[in-house]
Amino acid sequence: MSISHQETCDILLASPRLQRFCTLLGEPEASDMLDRLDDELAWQQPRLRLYGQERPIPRQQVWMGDEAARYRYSGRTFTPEPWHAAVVRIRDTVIDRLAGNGVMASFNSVLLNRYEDGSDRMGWHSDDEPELGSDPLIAAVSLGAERPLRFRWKQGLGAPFNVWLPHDSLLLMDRGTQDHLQHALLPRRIPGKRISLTFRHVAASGGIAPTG
Ligand SMILES: O=C(O)CCC(=O)C(=O)O
Ligand SMILES: [Fe+2]
Repeated sequence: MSISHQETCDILLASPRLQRFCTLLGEPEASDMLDRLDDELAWQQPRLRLYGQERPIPRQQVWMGDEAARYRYSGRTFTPEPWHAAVVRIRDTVIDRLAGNGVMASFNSVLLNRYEDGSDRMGWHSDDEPELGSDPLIAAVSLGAERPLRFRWKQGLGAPFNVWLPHDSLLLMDRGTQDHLQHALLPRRIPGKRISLTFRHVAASGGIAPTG
């Protein structure tokens, strides 16, 4: 039996809707994309002031998107990197897959995160900056090492839980998710690099708060 490319991996939460799709691009494209993004993007590791200390963030990142999707940080306005062809291809595949599942989405920017191994990480946050609109929809693509994204309820509505994100998976964090939940990529003893792409829609002259 062949596995349908439209396969839905699972609906993890009905409200707010959190849904994982287990095969986005298929092979060999997914592995090629991992290598291309790793090789061809201008990965950066900005320093952040956190708890009074300036440190490099524990991962690498690239902001990419439409020129209008600018963001402010530390009193400066940054223009995202122009769209890379490989990222456009992934973005459009995400939009198609979501549309095929009844979810209409458009994205004008993406944060790409590169985790060298399990010690690279991202701290607890919600992607709820005002510039992302009142109720953002965020689509996260994972390539490379499988790691869990950990979720916790803001108002203690339930127990924290892990969402394992395999290579070539897509996680839909639908509207409402950022209101009710925080997420983090915690350090784990998991070898291998991972690249994630979190697609968003930033309002013109918007901003993104950095996360430690
Ligand atoms: O790497 C991940 O899967 C999570 C990234 C994330 O939360 C973000 O980019 O806001
Ligand atoms: Fe996030």
